[in-house]
Amino acid sequence: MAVDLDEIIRVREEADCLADGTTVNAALDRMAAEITAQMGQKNPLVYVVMNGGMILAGQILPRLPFPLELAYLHATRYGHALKGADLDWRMRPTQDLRGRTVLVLDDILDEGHTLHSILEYLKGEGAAEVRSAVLTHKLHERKAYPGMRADFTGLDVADRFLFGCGMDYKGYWRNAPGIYAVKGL
Ligand SMILES: O=P(O)(O)OC[C@H]1O[C@H](OP(=O)(O)OP(=O)(O)O)[C@H](O)[C@@H]1O
Ligand SMILES: Nc1nc2[nH]cnc2c(=O)[nH]1
Repeated sequence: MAVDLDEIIRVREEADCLADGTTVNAALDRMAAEITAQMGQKNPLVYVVMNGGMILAGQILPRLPFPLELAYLHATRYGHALKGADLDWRMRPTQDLRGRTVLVLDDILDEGHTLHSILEYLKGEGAAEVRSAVLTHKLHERKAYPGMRADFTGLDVADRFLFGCGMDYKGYWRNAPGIYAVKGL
């Protein structure tokens, strides 16, 4: 289906900025310090969840001053939709996970089904320790299980449909430098 670029541009112009680039950078600095303190001695294998985790990875990895290996996996449950469905694995991890400490990076923990499935899968593959880091944690009571949180969180955000810093609106604006909420959503 053809994309209405006028709509894409209008959504960006009308959106509410929930966190600007400066705020995101401060959150990244804090997260990086926390991750370094807790994982700096653990030789972790870091998984980026494609596509949304790409921006977090690109911004936080240079802030981590310790040895780590980088890999990616691809799982999606929203596609271009505004509501999540079943998780669609597009690329499962290919590395040997037995005995490894793993850190998973993603842009958002919303209902948490994506992260929960990924973490369970990695444990099932023999990872010794599995941790998670998300740039944003959406505040609501519809989590995969009550009280679910990543081990490391950049920013708590309102229960709205977000884009920017890896999160897309119909495939666009992952490149927006802050966290934005679509007007009316
Ligand atoms: O907590 P949940 O409700 O499960 O949602 C969070 C997931 O949704 C987004 O992925 P999406 O399926 O949109 O794929 P994308 O990474 O390609 O944008 C985001 O990147 C997270 O992986
Ligand atoms: N772009 C985007 N992806 C999501 N995946 C889960 N929640 C969201 C959201 O608010 N925005």
